Amino acid sequence: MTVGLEPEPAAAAAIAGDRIDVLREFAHELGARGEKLGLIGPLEPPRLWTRHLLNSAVLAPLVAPEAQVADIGTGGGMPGLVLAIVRPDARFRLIEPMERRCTWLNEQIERLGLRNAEVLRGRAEEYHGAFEVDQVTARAVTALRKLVPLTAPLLRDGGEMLFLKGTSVESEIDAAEKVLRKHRVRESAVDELGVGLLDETTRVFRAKIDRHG
Ligand SMILES: C[S@@+](CC[C@H](N)C(=O)[O-])C[C@H]1O[C@@H](n2cnc3c(N)ncnc32)[C@H](O)[C@@H]1O
Repeated sequence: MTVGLEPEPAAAAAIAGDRIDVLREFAHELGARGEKLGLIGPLEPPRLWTRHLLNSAVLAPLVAPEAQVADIGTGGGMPGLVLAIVRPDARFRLIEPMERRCTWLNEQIERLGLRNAEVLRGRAEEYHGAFEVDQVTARAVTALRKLVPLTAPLLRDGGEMLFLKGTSVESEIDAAEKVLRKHRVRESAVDELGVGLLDETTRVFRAKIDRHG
């Protein structure tokens, strides 16, 4: 076991199902190399499972069957790479501008044998008009009022935003009121994920695009 890495919580196997071995392998790599590569801070290895891996993996049930997903600002792999591990039926485009992070993500895709993930180097806005996906995900990239204009053009009509957010989500929604209207974001809701499974639950902003509504 990597020194200083959080022991695997009991809920990990329940959340990752039959993909737990692959998630463990990724946990080991990120725990061993993530800090040195600047992917996670020095305080993160002792809380890698709860704060990062499971915090991302609990989003998996909200990914639609065989969905095309774009994860914005994947960084070290959260949540897009973790979701690609636990949801092999869905296809993930991991959009990340920083070259070193893209190299890391490509290495992990290769090592873990993931055939459902590809890295697109660049900023989300560079891909506007290039394709449309069913769902977009993001964690810790920017506030909702900036995230919506970055991601809405990547979604098909009826497509869904799934953003992991902290306790500030309600005030972010208030501050984003205008852009939510402008980008025809409908049915927005905040769900709490991991209840009964994780000590630290996580919040997700969910909403759909309705261009003709
Ligand atoms: C704080 S890190 C979060 C990384 C990861 N999502 C996580 O939760 O650990 C923010 C990431 O977003 C990326 N980023 C910033 N602006 C972006 C944009 N316009 N499009 C795509 N990625 C962006 C950065 O390069 C960085 O890797």
